[in-house]
Amino acid sequence: MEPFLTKLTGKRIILASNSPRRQELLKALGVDFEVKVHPVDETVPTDLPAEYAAAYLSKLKADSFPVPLGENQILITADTIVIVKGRILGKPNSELEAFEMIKSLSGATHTVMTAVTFKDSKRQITVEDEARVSFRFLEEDEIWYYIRNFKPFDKAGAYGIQEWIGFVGVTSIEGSYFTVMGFPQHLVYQQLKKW
Ligand SMILES: Cc1cn([C@H]2C[C@H](O)[C@@H](COP(=O)(O)OP(=O)(O)OP(=O)(O)O)O2)c(=O)[nH]c1=O
Repeated sequence: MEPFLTKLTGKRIILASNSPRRQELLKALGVDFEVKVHPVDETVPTDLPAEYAAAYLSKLKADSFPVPLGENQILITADTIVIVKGRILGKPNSELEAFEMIKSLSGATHTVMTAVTFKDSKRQITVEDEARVSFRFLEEDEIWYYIRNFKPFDKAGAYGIQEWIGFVGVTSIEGSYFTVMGFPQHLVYQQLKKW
């Protein structure tokens, strides 16, 4: 069966993302694509308000794509950040940092923002979505169990809603589960459909 969206757009899609979740979620949409990754320094300017960070980084990933795009190609990049009490949580650099991040999410509600950028040889657009996620109070040994066993160093806010800590700790979510996982499929679908 020909992938549904490839038929609609007639374009070759390139996903510039290392994230296995994004690759999985784009595949699940029924999109035929190739993955091409390039290194990006994901530093956010200190004076940038937290709510603009995901869009800024998603655009940066598209702007720094090293190869010019052909007529028939659409590039997709994305970025996810967690915001708690006005503070941006990116990926943790150590177990201790991961512990502190999860501790700050425990017994509280935070925002997850995911931005996705679409680019072809003529235009570029960034769309974004946010979700609110609440955690119950987490015991310190639960946090350590999760960090030691799941090593969430590749995840914004040091957790995956799709992993153990999400199963046992998340009490509610307002918005798209897939936005929290890093890829708002409903927006990607709509954007590709009308491209
Ligand atoms: C909050 C949360 C984040 N994440 C992931 C999504 C993203 O992959 C990651 C945030 O880091 P990103 O910098 O957005 O993405 P990445 O470095 O993994 O991939 P790339 O830049 O190459 O596209 O955290 C989850 O998988 N589950 C969650 O619940």
